Amino acid sequence: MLEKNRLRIALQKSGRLSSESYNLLIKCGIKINFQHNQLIAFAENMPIDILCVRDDDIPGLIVDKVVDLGIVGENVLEEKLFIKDNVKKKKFYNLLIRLDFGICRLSLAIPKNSAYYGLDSLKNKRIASSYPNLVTQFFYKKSIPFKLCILNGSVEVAPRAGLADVICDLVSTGTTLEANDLKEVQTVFNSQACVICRLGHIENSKQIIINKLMNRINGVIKARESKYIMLHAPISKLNEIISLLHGAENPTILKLAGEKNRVAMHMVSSETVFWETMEKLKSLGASSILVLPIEKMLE
Ligand SMILES: Nc1ncnc2c1ncn2[C@@H]1O[C@H](COP(=O)(O)OP(=O)(O)OP(=O)(O)O)[C@@H](O)[C@H]1O
Ligand SMILES: O=P(O)(O)OC[C@H]1O[C@H](OP(=O)(O)OP(=O)(O)O)[C@H](O)[C@@H]1O
Ligand SMILES: [Mg+2]
Repeated sequence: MLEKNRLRIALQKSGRLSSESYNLLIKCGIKINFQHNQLIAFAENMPIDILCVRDDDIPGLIVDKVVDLGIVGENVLEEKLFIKDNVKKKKFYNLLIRLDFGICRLSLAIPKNSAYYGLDSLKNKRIASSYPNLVTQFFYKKSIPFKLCILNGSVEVAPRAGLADVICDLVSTGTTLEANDLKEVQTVFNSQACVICRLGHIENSKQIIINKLMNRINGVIKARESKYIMLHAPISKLNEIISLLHGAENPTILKLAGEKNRVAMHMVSSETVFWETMEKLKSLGASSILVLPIEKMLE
């Protein structure tokens, strides 16, 4: 039974966002024992209940205040809570943080062998999509007429099946488009997973938990983006070495026992350290170069 005073969070039950959403909560220190096919899970060490639902239902659960927080793609949020531009914008939720996963774009694509000379070539074409609102808004703004064909899945097969001339669907690596002989011609909307919060009064005890969770999520994201770098370097090359490591701030310089001309450097870098950078560091005389992942980070 769900208790009113426990924070309720909606996650996608099974799909593209599920494992990263669950893992994020677990990395935030929430102890939850997820069972396969379980629709509700209770945290053991914090007053938090998790509702596992279809992602399409998350915006509605937030608007209806059934849950306090939700993790969902911005594409689904925009589509489900779409308001026409000429209607006064109404706020339905607060976006608390973008999560840097579920990164994709809603794009227009056409068969590879079709000619494309800009959006005008899509005039009056049949467009298959699961995102009727986003597609309609995009073409309305460009004053380009089109015919909509709504499909809830397998949109990429629509041109081959003779259902549509164009598709508007999510793209990430482009593999699905490639496999279906389609080419991407225009991005309509960029998206990633985010945490949203319901509007309205939130009890103090819940707000404290939300704040704690947001701080931890921030820490997890920062840690994911950062690396801990350790190396030994000749003192004469310190400046050149530091300038190679963009995003590394205030390195700690430590003496090396028995070494006069070399020191140890420790630093946190907010950027990926590529093999090429490591090779350049080595050519500057650096040695024992270690790049380590960071698990948690509080600044
Ligand atoms: N290829 C992709 N790469 C990265 N993120 C993606 C990709 N495809 C979809 N997403 C993101 O993940 C979300 C969920 O995608 P998924 O395919 O699991 O949805 P679904 O089939 O509608 O799931 P559900 O059964 O929950 O309704 C999308 O709304 C989008 O934000
Ligand atoms: O550009 P790509 O990396 O190939 O990704 C794009 C595909 O990913 C999503 O589908 P998903 O695989 O989640 O399956 P679904 O359509 O059944 O939800 C999306 O609907 C595309 O079909
Ligand atoms: Mg869905």
